[in-house]
Amino acid sequence: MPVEEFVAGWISGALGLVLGHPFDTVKVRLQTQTTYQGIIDCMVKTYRHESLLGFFKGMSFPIASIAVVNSVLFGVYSNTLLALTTTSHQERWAQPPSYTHVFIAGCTGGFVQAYCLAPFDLIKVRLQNQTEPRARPGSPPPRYRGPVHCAVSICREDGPWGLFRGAWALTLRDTPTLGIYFVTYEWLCRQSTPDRQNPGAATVLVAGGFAGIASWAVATPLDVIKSRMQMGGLKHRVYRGVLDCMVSSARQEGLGVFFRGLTINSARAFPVNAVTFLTYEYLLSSWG
Ligand SMILES: C[N+](C)(C)CCCC[C@H](N)C(=O)O
Repeated sequence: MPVEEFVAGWISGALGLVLGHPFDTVKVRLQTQTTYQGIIDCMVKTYRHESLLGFFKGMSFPIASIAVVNSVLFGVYSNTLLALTTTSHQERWAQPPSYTHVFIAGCTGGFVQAYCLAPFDLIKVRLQNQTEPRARPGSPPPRYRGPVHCAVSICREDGPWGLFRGAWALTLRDTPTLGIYFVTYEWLCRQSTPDRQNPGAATVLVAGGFAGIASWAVATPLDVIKSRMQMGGLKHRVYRGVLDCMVSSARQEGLGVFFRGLTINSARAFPVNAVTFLTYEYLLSSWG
């Protein structure tokens, strides 16, 4: 099993993540809180209340963890493709796999990574939703002091399975949309590159960016549901399941609720995924 693909996935994920985290915080807040009028309002309030640091809440943890998850995604994707087509990464542009194979490998990668991502994503969302300013004397302390404290508190309150709250919604979100992610990337690269040649850096950046936007556009409705289920039991009610969360959110807030965070998700997705794919392709080709 080629290990470089996992390592390249890890490094490229970490770089993409730092770039995208401020967008991600605004997104999570817009999706789960009703105090903001829009992206700008949320940014201004976060800045005024919590300074620039507010945008980077909960980032140290994803850096270590979500980067590992990206490594699982790219590693499983690439190895599934290898099993389906028997062409290694080096030969993949010369002997392109079919889009069906790319889609199946992407869905497999998405499915496996969703379970690795679930506990980390839950902790990230809970920390991002703590809007209290940094410790000020006299103000009540936030519920969670940091990622480890958050994980321990969740285990204590809900048992270890509590860490997988929202995992099913996450799997539903990620399995098909990561298939779409890799198909879009492959398709755009092949469209703008002469037959059987490796795509150039600019092509990889643009194709990666649009692959991110396309997959997030489809993923956003389930992303909203996922975030809400993860917040269940805190400021939010506990939902009985994905369907219950969908129906009651739509009933209370209208169908528009499923598109909350779409603009910001797309704005974040372009740079994050452009950098992720460029780093990934670059590392793999420089390792031969
Ligand atoms: C499939 N879905 C769109 C949900 C996620 C795609 C993940 C890609 C990248 N790690 C990122 O954070 O943008």
